[in-house]
Amino acid sequence: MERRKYPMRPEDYVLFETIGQGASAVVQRALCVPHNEIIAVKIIDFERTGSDLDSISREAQTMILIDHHNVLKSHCSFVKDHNLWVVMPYMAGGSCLHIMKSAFPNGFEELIIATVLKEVLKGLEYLHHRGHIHRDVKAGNILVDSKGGVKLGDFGVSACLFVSGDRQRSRNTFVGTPCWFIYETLDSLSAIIFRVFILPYRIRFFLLLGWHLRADIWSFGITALELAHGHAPFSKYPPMKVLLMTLQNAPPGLDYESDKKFSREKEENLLAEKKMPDGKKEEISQAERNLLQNKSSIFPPSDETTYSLRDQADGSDNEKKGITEQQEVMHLQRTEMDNLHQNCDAEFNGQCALSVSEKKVSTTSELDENSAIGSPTHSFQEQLISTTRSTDVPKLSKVGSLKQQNLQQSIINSNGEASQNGSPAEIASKMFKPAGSSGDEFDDKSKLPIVQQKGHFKVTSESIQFDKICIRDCRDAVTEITLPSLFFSAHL
Ligand SMILES: Nc1ncnc2c1ncn2[C@@H]1O[C@H](COP(=O)(O)OP(=O)(O)OP(=O)(O)O)[C@@H](O)[C@H]1O
Repeated sequence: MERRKYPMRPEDYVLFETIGQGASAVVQRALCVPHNEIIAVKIIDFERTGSDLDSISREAQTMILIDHHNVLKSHCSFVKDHNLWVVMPYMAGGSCLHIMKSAFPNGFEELIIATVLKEVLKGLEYLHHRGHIHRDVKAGNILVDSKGGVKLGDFGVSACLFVSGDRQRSRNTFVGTPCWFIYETLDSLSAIIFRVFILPYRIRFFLLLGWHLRADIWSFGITALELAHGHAPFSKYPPMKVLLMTLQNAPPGLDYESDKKFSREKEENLLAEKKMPDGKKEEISQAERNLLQNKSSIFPPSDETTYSLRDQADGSDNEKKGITEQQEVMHLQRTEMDNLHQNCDAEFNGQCALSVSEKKVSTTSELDENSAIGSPTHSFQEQLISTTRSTDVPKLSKVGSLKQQNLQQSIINSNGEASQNGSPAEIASKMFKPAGSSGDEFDDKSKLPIVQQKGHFKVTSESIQFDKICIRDCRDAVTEITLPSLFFSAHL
């Protein structure tokens, strides 16, 4: 189907009320006169953000190419005075943050959370597969249309502002809840440490790449908690304290008394797995292996890998060799990582890591174009998503998908007349059942500083061991990549 062309002249749009205001832009509802269609226009003042117009325009073009029902695309963009106008579909339901604020102050019910997150994951998967990183996943950027469709908004131009640092500056560095973008912050700090200690370039390359990708997964976990509680973890504390708490404390999770209302899928599934007949288990692990084998086929498998795959194909008993199924999967992933390292070596040999800019390594699309490591990088992203899948997220999603049709149907029915002018509150009250009362215990749970390692961080208030984090992070990327989804899945 041919794409509808949207006019690129300001006079073809009639601006109505402001529907949102972010750090870098104002969003207004508007009428596209030639199409007689209500749309939203994001007006970015690039003088205020101090951003480079070229890079913003380039990113705006990327937004136009987006073609996924869970990622908000832009119809077109153009410059007016010192503003960039980005024309987007109008999301009449507003953001999940708005909906929560107006109708669900204590967060959504599990089913709604699962439904929303499943859609967000699909959007993220789409972006990651194309080498993009969203960088700002949060309830405020999960938008709902008049039919209950969920889209991940604020991608593209906004991500570009993040990359250039302008957005964080315009946010006064820590306006909002840094918990979402803790990785971004650590990223900047680690970049400084790299420069000081001059780590081997491939470690740095790999860390930066993985780090950026993981930022989305971390934010995804934080967003899950935000949807569950009505606010993000530590949201009542000042930004710097949040930063320290995030480093020192165990990863936030669903561990309040009121969180008992959420099902403990992890345990249930583990139990179910224990009871699962052997044949079924084998079927599942075979599927996992096939997936990994496909990915690994990008590289010639190492001898060891071939050996264990052959064993598996022959139906021999891995346990006899002391290799559990999980170890084997990890082993395959590690082999792939090693190959990635080698490819990085070949590609970047002789280039000092210091010259590899953060931006360059963060956008894998650029790498895809310029180097032979495009495929491995891509594969790494697939792993990231599949690792997320292999934890509880899909199980959670499954719950969502069971009733999603009904939910969406009821949303559509109840919104049959939903005018595009409906307020988020009106639309929300039609869309979602009240969450019921749940004691809103704020995030003042003060967990003890981690002395023993939990999650990524081994940090005390006196000494932040970034070098250890960095190296460990790089070497154990496969095992640790699941952290945010793990803490998320461990509780949902
Ligand atoms: N296409 C859209 N349709 C309807 N509402 C929208 C649309 N795009 C954005 N909004 C609303 O405008 C608000 C502001 O969006 P914007 O992307 O500028 O800022 P933000 O992401 O909330 O803030 P920041 O830029 O600080 O991250 C969103 O939270 C959302 O409620």
